[in-house]
Amino acid sequence: MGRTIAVTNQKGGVGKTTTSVNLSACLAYLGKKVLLIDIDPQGNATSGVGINKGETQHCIYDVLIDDEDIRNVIKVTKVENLSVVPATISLAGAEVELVSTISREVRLKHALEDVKDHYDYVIIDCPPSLGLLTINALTAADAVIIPVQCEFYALEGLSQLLSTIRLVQKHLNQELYIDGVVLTMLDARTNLGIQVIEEVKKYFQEKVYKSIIPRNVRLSEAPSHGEPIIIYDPKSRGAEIYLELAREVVKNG
Ligand SMILES: Nc1ncnc2c1ncn2[C@@H]1O[C@H](COP(=O)(O)OP(=O)(O)OP(=O)(O)O)[C@@H](O)[C@H]1O
Repeated sequence: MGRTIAVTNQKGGVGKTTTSVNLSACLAYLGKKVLLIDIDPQGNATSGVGINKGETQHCIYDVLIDDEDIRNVIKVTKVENLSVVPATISLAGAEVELVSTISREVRLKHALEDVKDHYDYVIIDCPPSLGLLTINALTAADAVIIPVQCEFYALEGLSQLLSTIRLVQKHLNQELYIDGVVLTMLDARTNLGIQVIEEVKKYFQEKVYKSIIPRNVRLSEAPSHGEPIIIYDPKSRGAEIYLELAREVVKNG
């Protein structure tokens, strides 16, 4: 049975999209069948796997708001084993429209019911908020991955995220595991990153993945070429570390 994992943290710019895209591509590289769902109106995961947002007729908005069958929205990417449900700017209005929609918190979960088992992994790239789009991702997921940037305010807002996760569990009487916390953008030139790693490990203990993502220029270049790092520069440190992370995720079940 496929595992659905939401990559979430309401803090902006912590590496959610970079992790969603590259973890998905590395899982696909390991031979897993992967569906990446872009539920962030910025649509960066969509372009990050080479899909032109301007030429996309249907997107996740149509699934969430207009009951479009998700199978009609899925696009095959240039990465073998990796497909994507794209997001376009039309998703920006969805938070407001969802409020007056029936089953507004579980629309993604219902949409995925028929396709989920065709994949080994469904990875959802969440927006930087705790609104209805993120709630839809959390209710559809079996587990979450929380990217935490190695910077001074790393833990800020995480208690809010954890209480939202607990709320979803309680409200829907559903298990939602933290698969792990991934530390991102570690800058090896300063000691600050090491202090943050210690602090995050104290808080999340064994939930912190061993694979710590360094700041890597190739990782920041890859999206502008519409390629995950494993395609753009497979020999880079960025590719190696996301492959290690994918192996950890596979080990977790
Ligand atoms: N390990 C890394 N090395 C270098 N640059 C990185 C790395 N991870 C992310 N970045 C860059 O940092 C910026 C923010 O990353 P990303 O878009 O993945 O964060 P996000 O949490 O998805 O952002 P948002 O909250 O806006 O959705 C991007 O420009 C990305 O290319």
